[in-house]
Amino acid sequence: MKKPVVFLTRRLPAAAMEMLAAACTITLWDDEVRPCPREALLNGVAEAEGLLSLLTDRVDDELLAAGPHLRMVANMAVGYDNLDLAACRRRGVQVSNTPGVVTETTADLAWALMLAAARRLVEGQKLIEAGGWGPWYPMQMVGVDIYGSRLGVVGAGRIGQAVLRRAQGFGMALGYHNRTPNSAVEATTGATYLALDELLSSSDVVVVTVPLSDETRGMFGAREFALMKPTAIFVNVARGPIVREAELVAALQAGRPQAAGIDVFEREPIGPDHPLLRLPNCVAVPHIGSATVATRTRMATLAAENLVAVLTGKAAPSLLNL
Ligand SMILES: NC(=O)c1ccc[n+]([C@@H]2O[C@H](COP(=O)([O-])OP(=O)(O)OC[C@H]3O[C@@H](n4cnc5c(N)ncnc54)[C@H](O)[C@@H]3O)[C@@H](O)[C@H]2O)c1
Ligand SMILES: O=C(O)[C@H](O)CO
Repeated sequence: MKKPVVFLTRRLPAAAMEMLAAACTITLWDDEVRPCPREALLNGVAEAEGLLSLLTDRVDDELLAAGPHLRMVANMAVGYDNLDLAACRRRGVQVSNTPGVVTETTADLAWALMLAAARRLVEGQKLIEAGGWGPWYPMQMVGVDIYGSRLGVVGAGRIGQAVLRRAQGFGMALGYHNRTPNSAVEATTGATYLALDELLSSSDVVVVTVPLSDETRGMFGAREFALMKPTAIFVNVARGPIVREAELVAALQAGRPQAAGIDVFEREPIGPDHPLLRLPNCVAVPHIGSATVATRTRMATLAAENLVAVLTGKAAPSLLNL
């Protein structure tokens, strides 16, 4: 039987490539680092029945029109704001993401950013590198305590709950905000539901883990930062456009919140001149929430599994639509 043609916008870890090669004819943008240019993507899907996309690939009407044989788009990310689900539905194209496999790794990064921002880790290293470390004095490089403080998670889904679970060892009081209260979250984490403004004004640490949608775009701006405690730590591991970045810069310059840990940006990648990088109270990393060998490999194999399943008429593990 003829194998279905699939287009991959990047070479994937070997386990995923092997799984795909066994069931499909692979065509790909074979560059490990540079994203697949739009033109190459539109050409790439011309004969393809399946597409394996990354979060840097926009899947919209134009792309679907360029791929008239497409039956399945497997996104290698849990977030799927790069996909126009309605357009896929209209054209009968199935879509999947990679939920669950990124959860613990991304929650680890939220904690790494929280601790790094609260205890000024990057600033401290830069101080030493610049030869600025003088003799010990009482208020040298003082930060804020995480142990015993109050954590507020906005978006208590898979990652948000994993962030809350980690707080048990830190003796924290826990709050969460979701569209609606969730008794299961409360039972497993001990967190209390709070309206957004209440969470912002009462938390010592605010961690954002909502998906990017029409509802959450620009959810955090000057008003929300002004509600936070002056000593608050703000962490975003969700998506950049959830935060009005210029307003975050102004808020950090004014010292409220006191510090931030940021993994995701309005427009990625950012360059060395980005204003957040000029602020000593911002720890910024390049969208590495899920970046461990094990997790990126699991994401790739789950995406491959979804793609192969739909193209061979089997049940896919994590379909999003239809
Ligand atoms: N930085 C990274 O590398 C990285 C890694 C993985 C995921 N992410 C991002 O994290 C997001 C969350 O992933 P997840 O697996 O936890 O998803 P999830 O669907 O399990 O959880 C999202 C939660 O947000 C809530 N929510 C949605 N809209 C809301 C709103 N307007 N107000 C309040 N709550 C709202 C949902 O009810 C849900 O509980 C992804 O969509 C992705 O964008 C980033
Ligand atoms: O949505 C996701 O999965 C991340 O942004 C990349 O892991």
